Amino acid sequence: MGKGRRMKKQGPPAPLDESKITILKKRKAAEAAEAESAPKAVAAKKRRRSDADEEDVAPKKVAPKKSKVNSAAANGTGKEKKKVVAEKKKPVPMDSDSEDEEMDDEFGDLDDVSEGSLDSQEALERLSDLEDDEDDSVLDSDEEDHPREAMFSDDEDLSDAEERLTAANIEGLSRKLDLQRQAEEEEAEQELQEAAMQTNIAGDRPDVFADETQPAGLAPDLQLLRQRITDTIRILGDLKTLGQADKSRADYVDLLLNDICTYYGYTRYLAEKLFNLFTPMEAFAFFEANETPRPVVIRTNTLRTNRRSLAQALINRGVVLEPVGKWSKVGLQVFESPVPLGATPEYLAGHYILQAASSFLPVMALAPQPGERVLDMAAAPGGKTTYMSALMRNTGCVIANDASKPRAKGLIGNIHRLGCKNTIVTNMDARTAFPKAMGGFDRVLLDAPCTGTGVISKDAGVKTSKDENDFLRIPHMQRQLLLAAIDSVDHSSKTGGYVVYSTCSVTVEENEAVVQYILRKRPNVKIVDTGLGDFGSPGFISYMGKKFDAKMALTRRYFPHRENVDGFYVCKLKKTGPTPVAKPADDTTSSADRHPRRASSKVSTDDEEVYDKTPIVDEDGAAMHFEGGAFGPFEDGDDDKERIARAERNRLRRKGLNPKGVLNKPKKTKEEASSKTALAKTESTPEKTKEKKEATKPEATKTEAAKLKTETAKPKTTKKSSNQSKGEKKTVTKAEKGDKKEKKSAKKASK
Ligand SMILES: C[S@@+](CC[C@H](N)C(=O)[O-])C[C@H]1O[C@@H](n2cnc3c(N)ncnc32)[C@H](O)[C@@H]1O
Repeated sequence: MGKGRRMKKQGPPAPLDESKITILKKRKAAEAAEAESAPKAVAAKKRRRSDADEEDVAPKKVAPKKSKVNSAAANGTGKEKKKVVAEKKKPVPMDSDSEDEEMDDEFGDLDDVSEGSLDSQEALERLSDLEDDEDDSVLDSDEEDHPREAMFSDDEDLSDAEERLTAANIEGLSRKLDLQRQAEEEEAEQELQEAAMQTNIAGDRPDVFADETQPAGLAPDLQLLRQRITDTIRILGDLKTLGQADKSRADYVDLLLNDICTYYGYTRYLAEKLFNLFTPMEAFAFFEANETPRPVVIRTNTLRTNRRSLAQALINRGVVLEPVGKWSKVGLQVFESPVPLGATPEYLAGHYILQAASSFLPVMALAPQPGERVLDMAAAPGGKTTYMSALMRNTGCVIANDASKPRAKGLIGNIHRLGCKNTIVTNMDARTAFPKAMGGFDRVLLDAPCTGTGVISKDAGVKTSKDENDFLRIPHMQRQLLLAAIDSVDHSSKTGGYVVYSTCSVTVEENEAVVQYILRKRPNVKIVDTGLGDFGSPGFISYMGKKFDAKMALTRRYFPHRENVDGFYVCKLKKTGPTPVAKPADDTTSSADRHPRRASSKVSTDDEEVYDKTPIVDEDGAAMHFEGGAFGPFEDGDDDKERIARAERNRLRRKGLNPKGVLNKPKKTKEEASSKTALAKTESTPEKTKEKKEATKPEATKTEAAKLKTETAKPKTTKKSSNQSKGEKKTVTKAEKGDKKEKKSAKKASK
C-alpha cells in the first residue's frame, strides 16, 4: 500500500481556486474553529444519541468523519498518539460524565464502543451510518424501481462479535494514523513552499523569462522549474498587474507548457490538450494529481456477501478500511493492508473485486434491473460486468463481449470467481457484431477503449505514447462502437432503452465530441440525467469555440484532482425510437423498402454497416412479423454466406484437413451413386461415364466439377491433398515426399 495522498478520502473536495495555494492558513483557522466547536458538537451528538436510546425511535446517525480521532492523533505529538491508542483499548464508561467529557475530545464517535479496534468499530459504524442514510440517497440510481433488500442485508445492528477489538486492528489504526499524519505533514510542507513562493512574487513582477534558457546537456533544476511553474501560473492569474509589458499571455502559456512538459514528462501535444481543459491553476492541480496514485478501492460482491461482513472479515485480517463515500453502498476504501488484497480468502471466494471507484459510476448510471437483457460491449476484465450482474441479482442476462481474446479470458475468470450466473461471454468486434449478431437489449454499456488520459497516475506511459493519430483513430472507433450500442438497444423496452457511454479519458474528443456526433447521426436518442447526483462535474457544453448540445451538461466528468478518483466520463442516453436504416446505394430492395415503417425515417449516414434490429411494433405494441423474424431479415446474406464458408474452412483446418481439397470435391448425389453402379455394369468407356455424370449434376456442381477438372490436370502433389483427407496417405510416392520437403524448405527460406 502506498502512502501520502492515498490516504485522502474520496469525494468532492473544496472548490479549487487560487486559495488552494494558501490553503494552509485557511486550514489552520478552520482547525482552530473546529477545535473550539468540537466539544459542543460532540455533546450535542451525545445528547441526541441518548435520546434515541431512550425513545428507541430515531435512526442512528453519526456525523460524517474526517475523524476527530484521526485528526487529534494526527496533529498530536507521538506521546499523545500513544495515549490515543492506549485509550482505545479501554472500555468507554457510558455513564461517567467526567470521563465522557474527557473522551469526547478524541472519541466522540465511539461512545458506545465497549472494546476492540477503533478501526473496526469506526469503519463498521460508518458503514452503519451510511446504510442508515441509504434510503434517501439520490446517488444510487440502481435503487430506482427495485429496492434491493435481499442484496443489502447489512443494515442490521452491530453484533457483539463485530464490536470485539483485536490487537492487530489497533496496530493497524496506529499505522494508519502514522501514515495520515505523515501525508498531512508532507502536504502542509508543500503548501507552505507554494505559499512562500506566492508571497515572494506578490510584491513585484517576477521575471520568469530570465532563466528560461537552460544550458544544453544539463539536467533541469526541478525545484527552480517548479517555482517557475507556480510563478507563471500566478502571473497568468493577474497578467495586467504581474505580467511584463513586452510579454503576451501566449508567451507565458508557452513557457508554462514547456515547463510542464519538462517537469512532468509529457509530450507537448498531450500537455497542451490537457492544459486546455482547465484554468492554468487547475491544470497544475490536475498534472500534480496525476503524479500520485488514487486510493485503493474494493467493491463488495453482493452476490456473495454484504459490505459489513466483508469489512469485518478484512478488518480481522488487519486491513484498515472505510466506506468509499456516501455515493456508493458497495465500495470500501482500503488505507492499508498487511495482506495482498488480491490473495485473501475473501478475494478468492469472490467476496470482492479490486475496482477503481470511478468505474462504479457507469454501472450505477446504467442501473440494470433484474430480469433484463443487458449488453456490456467492451467488458474485459469485467469489473463492470460483474457489478451489473450483482445489481441484477443474477437474473436476466448479461452479454459480456470483448474483442480481445486474452482479455476475455480474464473476464471469464472474474465472472466465475464472483459467481455471476447470468452472464455469457462473447469475443467479437462490437463495431460489426452488434446488433447483427444480437440486438434488442434493454440496456447497453459501452465502456469504450480510450487513450487513458484519466488514468495517467496508473499508466504514466500515456504521457508520451499518445499522439495526434491516436486522438483521431480512437474517437473514430468510439463513434462506431457507440452507434452499434445505440442500434443494439430496444427503444420499446418496458424497463429500459438506455445506453451508457463511458471512458477513462478526460479529453473532449473522446467524450462530448463523440456524443455530439452520435446525436447528429442518431436523432432517435437523447441525453438523460445519469442519476449520479452532484458527484463529479457537468460535461462541457462548449469547448474552444465549439458548441455542444445543451443537454451535454447532464453528462458527468470526474477528475483526479477534484474527486480524487480516476479521470472518467459518463453519459446516459435514452433511445426514443428505432434507428432509421439507410438505404445502401446499390440495393434496390433495402430493408427500408421492405419495411415501410422504417422507410419513412430514412436518413443519410456514413455508418451503413450498422443496422437496427429493434423489433418493429404495431399500433398495439405487438411485435410485427417480417421475413426473417422480429428483427427482420439479414440484409447482407452474402456476408453471412462468406462468414459461414470461412467458418467451415477454419473447422476443416482445425481438423488437419485441406479445405480446398475437401470443399472442392464434388459431392455424390444419390442419383449419381446409383447411376454409377448401373453405369459400371453397362458403360464401357470412361468418357461416356463422365458425360453422363455431368448431365445429372446440378448447375453449381457442374462448375465445381469443372474446377476439379482443372485441378486433376495439375501435378499429382495437388491432388494428393484431397486424397489425404480420405486417409490415403499410403499412396504418396517417394518423389512426392521429396517434392513436399523441397516446398517446405523453400517456404522456410522465404520466411
Ligand atoms: C476500458 S476497457 C473495458 C473495461 C471493462 N469495461 C471493465 O470495467 O473491466 C476497453 C475494452 O475494450 C475492448 N475493445 C477494444 N476494441 C473493441 C471492439 N472493437 N469491440 C469490443 N471490445 C473492444 C478492449 O479489449 C478492452 O478490454
